[in-house]
Amino acid sequence: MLKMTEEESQRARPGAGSERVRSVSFSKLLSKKSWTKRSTSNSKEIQAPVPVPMVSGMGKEDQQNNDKTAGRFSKLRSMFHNSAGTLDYEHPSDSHNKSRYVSPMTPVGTTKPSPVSSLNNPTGTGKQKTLQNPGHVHIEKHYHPYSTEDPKMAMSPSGFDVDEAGSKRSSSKSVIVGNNTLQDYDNYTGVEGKNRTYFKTSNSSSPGFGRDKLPQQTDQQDDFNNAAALFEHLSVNQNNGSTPGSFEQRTPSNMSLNGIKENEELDQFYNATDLADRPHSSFSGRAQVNTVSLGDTSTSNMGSHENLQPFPSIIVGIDGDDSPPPSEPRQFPSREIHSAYTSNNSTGSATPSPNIPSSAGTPLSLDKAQTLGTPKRKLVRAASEPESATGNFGNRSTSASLPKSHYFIEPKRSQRLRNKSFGNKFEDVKVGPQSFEKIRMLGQGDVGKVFLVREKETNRLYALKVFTKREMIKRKKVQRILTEQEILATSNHPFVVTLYHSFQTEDYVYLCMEYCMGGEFFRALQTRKAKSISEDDARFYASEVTAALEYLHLLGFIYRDLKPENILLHKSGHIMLSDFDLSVQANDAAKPVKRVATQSSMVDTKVFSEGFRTNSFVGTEEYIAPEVIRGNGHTAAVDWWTLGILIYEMLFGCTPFKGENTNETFCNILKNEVTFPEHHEISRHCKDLIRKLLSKNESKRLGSKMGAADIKRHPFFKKVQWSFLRNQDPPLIPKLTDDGFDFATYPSGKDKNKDRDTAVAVRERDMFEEEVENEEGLPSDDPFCDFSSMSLMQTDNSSLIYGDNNSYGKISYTPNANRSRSNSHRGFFTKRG
Ligand SMILES: Nc1ncnc2c1ncn2[C@@H]1O[C@H](COP(=O)(O)OP(=O)(O)OP(=O)(O)O)[C@@H](O)[C@H]1O
Repeated sequence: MLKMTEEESQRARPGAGSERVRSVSFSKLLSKKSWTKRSTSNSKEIQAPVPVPMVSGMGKEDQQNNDKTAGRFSKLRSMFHNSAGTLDYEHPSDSHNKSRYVSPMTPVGTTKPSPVSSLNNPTGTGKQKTLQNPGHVHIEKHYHPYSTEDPKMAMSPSGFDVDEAGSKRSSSKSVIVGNNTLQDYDNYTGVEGKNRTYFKTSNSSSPGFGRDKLPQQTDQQDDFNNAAALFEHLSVNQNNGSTPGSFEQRTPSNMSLNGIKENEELDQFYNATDLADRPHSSFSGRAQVNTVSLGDTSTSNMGSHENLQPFPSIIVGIDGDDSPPPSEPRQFPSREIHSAYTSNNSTGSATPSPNIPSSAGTPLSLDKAQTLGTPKRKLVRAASEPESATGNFGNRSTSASLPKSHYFIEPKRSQRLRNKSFGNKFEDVKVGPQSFEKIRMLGQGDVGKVFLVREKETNRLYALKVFTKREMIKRKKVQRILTEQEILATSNHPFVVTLYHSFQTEDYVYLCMEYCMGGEFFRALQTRKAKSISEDDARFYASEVTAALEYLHLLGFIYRDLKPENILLHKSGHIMLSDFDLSVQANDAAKPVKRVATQSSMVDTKVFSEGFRTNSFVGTEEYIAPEVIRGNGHTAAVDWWTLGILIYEMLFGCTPFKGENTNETFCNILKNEVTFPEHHEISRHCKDLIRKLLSKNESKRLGSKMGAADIKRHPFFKKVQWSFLRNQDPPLIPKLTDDGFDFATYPSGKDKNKDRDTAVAVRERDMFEEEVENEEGLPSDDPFCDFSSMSLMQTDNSSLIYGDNNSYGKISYTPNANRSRSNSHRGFFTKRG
């Protein structure tokens, strides 16, 4: 298992060093194993419906929306507060910047944890701190039994999904998934959760936030207990008249056409928990969920919230990640391979064990990927298979050393992707894991580890994102990877990270992308005074982001997770959007209505997702749009909302609606109008833009008429030369710091006789050499059969070269002295004249 020390974690990212707590994207939390083991359930009481008070200043519509929201929250809470184990939380690092981000709560201790005790006993001492309810706005005030008046809500899986565990951002709430139980009760029911991590934050980048601190689950029964206990505490209205069948119903908006059945996990949970056998057997899908005890009878007075935390530490998202189990098992790429597997399966069973380790540990040493472990399943190349099936990736010399007995999945380009518009941009894959040498870890997100690698043959640097298949299957993230691959492969834009190769082995899936040596824009912001930048600089980044979103919308993609953490900085200082696993393709949008923008250069991007609504709960707490919280479905307009938040954060160093906890943040998002700090004056146009982007009514929001064209026409961007964005000088230029690592100069091997930094560097490299125990096979129906192994036909590869002295290591951001006089249309021509 790859573990990083705090120091190493710090160093794992360019620019590391500034304290940061990353924010977590909500749906990514879904699949996290965060449910704590339920010991005994003592919180069975079902509370009477709580009246929903009107909040002053609310109109009827607001109240209705709040009611819906409350219903969602209530369900979440009821799903969460259902056990009475013990759980303490430890702030991962007291050194985190708490003024901006509340440190995530991480459970500590080895006992079967439950958030409940800490919720009810919020006065932890010493290191073990319990969740504090700051006593601000409580969404519980608006809780009410699920209303059947709103059939959409009654059906909407969104009604179940919110909570928090401290996200990366804001409480940096490493918002943890509450519904991993859901995943455990899907077609992999019975999965043994070996070394399962609860409250596994996806925040490797937060020092002291390490996964190794988290309690581990080793009891296979826990999954069942979790779900059972969870279910027992779901208070359901037995008289709501709906039927279990209604739970199956799904509005078309629930299902994105890129195959992500947004709310699958939830359904699977209820299916899997065997509703009929449960105490509340009349539970009917999105049935009414009354308020539920938080595990302590003393909390039964729902009007008293002093000790309650409505979203204690779990986000129960709605954003199912995967398709349902295929009705017919899908075959491996080659039937011959598949049959070879089944006949060679050392278990002697044609059906592999459903046991899937919660984590397969460290991604393979790239050099050893083809030889590690002793897999129970070997893909034996059938005589008819082309040579490529044995891992001979073209005529690259690196592939020549591949042993015949390897475990590569047949490198193939899936027909699905071949038929796409970008199909002829790619060719059969030319590389494999053995083609690369790891240099260091760049970051670890929720679903993948990203490594800086050097391609041995070309000496070029890439960012290689590695996913563990078993983990992805277990957490139902397969479709997310396919989506990410598809979006990356489809895109060809200067502000969207380039995908060069994608390939897979038996155990891992790899996306080889352009390396953005500037790291996350978030880091760059953190290094600025007051963590903010000038209005002019903000305009620069906002315009590049707008251009990138415009492009994505044109392709029919809704990005859905804009935040500084997902904006990477190219070596040049220009932005690159990355991390598309929350994106969705609106390809079931209504037929575009032709509209002509008033300016010829303005394209109506809204038409490409016209009529498309999706209902998942995705995003990052402080960036989530009101309509997402309300659960009424959302459109591409969510991206314009997030742009508004981003601009605000760039200018003021904080987001506009951040509360003390998720609950309060969501209340603020729904209720508060954006306000601007007085001490920091910004222009009238800038305020106007932010206000219009942060319109709570999505149909009135800037961008809702013609998409990006609306934004580009706003006076704030008046001077922006949209066609020349790439030629403008960026405000900040990433530079390797003097004390940054230059791996090229470090000796290879296990030379420990080095100074401290060198030792860290060598250790980092060494630990990638660890072998992964290959305990289990994968299911015989290959969920990754749609993953396309392919390489970009490179005509112009602008990837950085290894050894290029400033291409990797510890980064600082230097203000660009040329910028003030360079970013005008005239300046562009003068400069190059
Ligand atoms: N192309 C790249 N160049 C440089 N660094 C990168 C690149 N891609 C990813 N990273 C780093 O790796 C981190 C994790 O990557 P990414 O966000 O894509 O993974 P994820 O599992 O989807 O994470 P998240 O939970 O943030 O969505 C990023 O935050 C960034 O710091």
